[in-house]
Amino acid sequence: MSVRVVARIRPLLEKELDKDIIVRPASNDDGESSTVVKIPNPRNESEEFSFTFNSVYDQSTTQEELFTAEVSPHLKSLFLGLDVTIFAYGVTGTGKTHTMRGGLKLADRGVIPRLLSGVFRRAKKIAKDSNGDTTVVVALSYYEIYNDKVFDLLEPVEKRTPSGLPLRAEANGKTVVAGLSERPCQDLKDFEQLYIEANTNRVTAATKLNAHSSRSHAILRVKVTQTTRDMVRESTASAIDLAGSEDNRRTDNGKERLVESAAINKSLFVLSQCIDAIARGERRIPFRESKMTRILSLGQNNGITIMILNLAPLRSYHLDTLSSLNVSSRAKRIEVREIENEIVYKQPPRSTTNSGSNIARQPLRPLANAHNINAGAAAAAAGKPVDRPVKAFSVYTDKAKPAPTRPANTSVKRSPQPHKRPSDSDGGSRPSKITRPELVRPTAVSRQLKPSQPSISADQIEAMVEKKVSEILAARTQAAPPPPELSDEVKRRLEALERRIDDGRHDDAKSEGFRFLLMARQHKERGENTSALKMYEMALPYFPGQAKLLGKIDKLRACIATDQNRAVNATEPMADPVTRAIEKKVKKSSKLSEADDDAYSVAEADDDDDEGHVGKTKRKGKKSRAVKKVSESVIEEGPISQALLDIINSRDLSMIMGLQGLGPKKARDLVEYLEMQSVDGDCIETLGQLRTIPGMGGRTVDRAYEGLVAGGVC
Ligand SMILES: Nc1ncnc2c1ncn2[C@@H]1O[C@H](COP(=O)(O)OP(=O)(O)OP(=O)(O)O)[C@@H](O)[C@H]1O
Repeated sequence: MSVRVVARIRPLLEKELDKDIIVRPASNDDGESSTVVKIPNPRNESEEFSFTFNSVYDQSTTQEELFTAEVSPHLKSLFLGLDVTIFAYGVTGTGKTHTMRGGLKLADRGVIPRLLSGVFRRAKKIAKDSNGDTTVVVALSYYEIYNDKVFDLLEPVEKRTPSGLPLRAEANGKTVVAGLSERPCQDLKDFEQLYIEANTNRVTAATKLNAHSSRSHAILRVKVTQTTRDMVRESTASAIDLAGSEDNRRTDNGKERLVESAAINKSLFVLSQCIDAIARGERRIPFRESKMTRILSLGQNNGITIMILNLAPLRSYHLDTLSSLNVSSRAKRIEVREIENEIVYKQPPRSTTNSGSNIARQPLRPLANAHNINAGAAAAAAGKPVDRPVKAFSVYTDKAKPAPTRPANTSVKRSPQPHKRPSDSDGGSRPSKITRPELVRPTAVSRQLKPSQPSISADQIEAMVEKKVSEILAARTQAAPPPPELSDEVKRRLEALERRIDDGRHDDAKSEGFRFLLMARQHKERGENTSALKMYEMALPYFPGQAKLLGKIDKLRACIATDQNRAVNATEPMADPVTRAIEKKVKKSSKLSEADDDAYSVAEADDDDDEGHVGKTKRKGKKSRAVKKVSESVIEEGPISQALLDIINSRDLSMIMGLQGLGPKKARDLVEYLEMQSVDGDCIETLGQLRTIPGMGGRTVDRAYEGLVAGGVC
């Protein structure tokens, strides 16, 4: 199914005049419903442009009508296990916050409070209809992306670190915010209290175009967990209120607002580039160029996506409105896979008396590329040799536990007898996803447990431990220094590897191997050495005996072992079993990041091409980089650079298109970006600045420069 794109035209505000209205809804050919937005051509008023959407809502549309038509029908899907994403997009002052949040009066409530109301109502009904057999737990996280940094809105502003919270790519392909808090929410009253308070933490300010302008993108995630006996189904509704694009020739923004505005405009520009690239079927989508696009992952996430395009009907918004109509009409072409999240069958909780283990208990999680789960399982079932790791779920078992007589109820639906990868039992761990206390029910094992404090049940101990662990980990993530930013060089290499995977020139097996290498490299760059090790190990069967790869694996193993020893030695004696359990879990979960701080220098030094078989020596690599540095600094100044900058700053499309390496698309994107980013007269002053513009990059700038040299400019 494609992204559903609907347009909403806001009514006139005080002081706005009827005569200035230029945006009108129109009916489609059958004349039944409005699906078209009409707007005059700014160059020729007698001509009109028409943009078709899935639905168009005019100025008289109430909050209730919009919700009932566009959001309410998807509540059912949410409870069937599909993720639902609703986001509001549009120029500043067009009604995004009004649509998503709305006012306090009942009739004014926007999509978000109505969504929560629907979720709680449905949850109650499900519990009632199942006679309590199914329980539904709702939990919220709420955060904002301000100046491309992520801040938790459920935490007080004083707790923020300047660098914000880091993003992390999960093995299942989703991007998550590390260290984000999550609050259980019992009912609508609970939600309202949380939400109203959290909104006071969001950055808003008065601009000339909107008295309460959102200066950040706000993302509310509503996690719904349904548990029926040992089956757990989890799905998430995300409601996103994007900040609006701003034309700074109209805002009169001061310095601080301009910085915010540049960040907002840049992220929205990247979003439009992503939409363009997806709509054109390009392989490389520039998600990584902004946090907002990484999180939104348009077309990457499964489920249902609804884009609400907010429009102001006025002439003063003419060009901005045209631009957002253009972007959103292309978004309709984005396909989203309507796939439900997997049902996961609970594992019985481990006995806390099993203290010999130092291996983290891990949740079930589907792998990012789980497309060959069935193929591998089928091959194994047919007695064929399975020479590649079968990808089912990464279930990391506790080594010290007796060999598994897996209880009948502990399995994953799609893979009744999952094959273990060789690395499954090697004791490595991945960053732990915090298990949910309310999901852990008493089992035979936990009931046999003799608690040291007779008044506390094993369940309660488990719940306390989980709670404490999540608190400590969240605090650590916030206190920890931000993960090292990837250098441009590393990013380029990762992208090259990605392109290599994508270009389909390799046979399936090799591509699969490259994919593992890419993931390994990404984990390593983020400092997650244990996960990186696993990925390298999984790549090994595709590059058997490859010396460099074996070397990397050995090096990582040594780093991890050193750090584990250090962590064990540093352990303080603990007072009681609960505290001991907490300490053990925290240590397990945070082992990776701590280990990696120390190991990072090793990983950094390891700068060979990741493909193993490419025989570039380290010295050679260093030398070529050194040469590049010199050449960059040489071309940074001088008449040719100035000539290049003059052409760029002219914003003259035909001149820019004349530069080597800049086709019409790149040139148009560049001019559009310059127009959006700057107040009149602002210029790009150095080639360094030029290289940071999305879509330009070092290579493009170098080619444009070389073209001028070859053409004998100056
Ligand atoms: N459908 C509507 N009915 C009544 N008032 C509306 C409607 N849509 C928007 N408004 C009003 O228009 C003004 C601007 O709306 P809002 O703050 O929601 O814009 P926004 O797109 O979120 O802007 P920004 O991007 O700057 O945050 C507010 O006063 C809001 O109450």
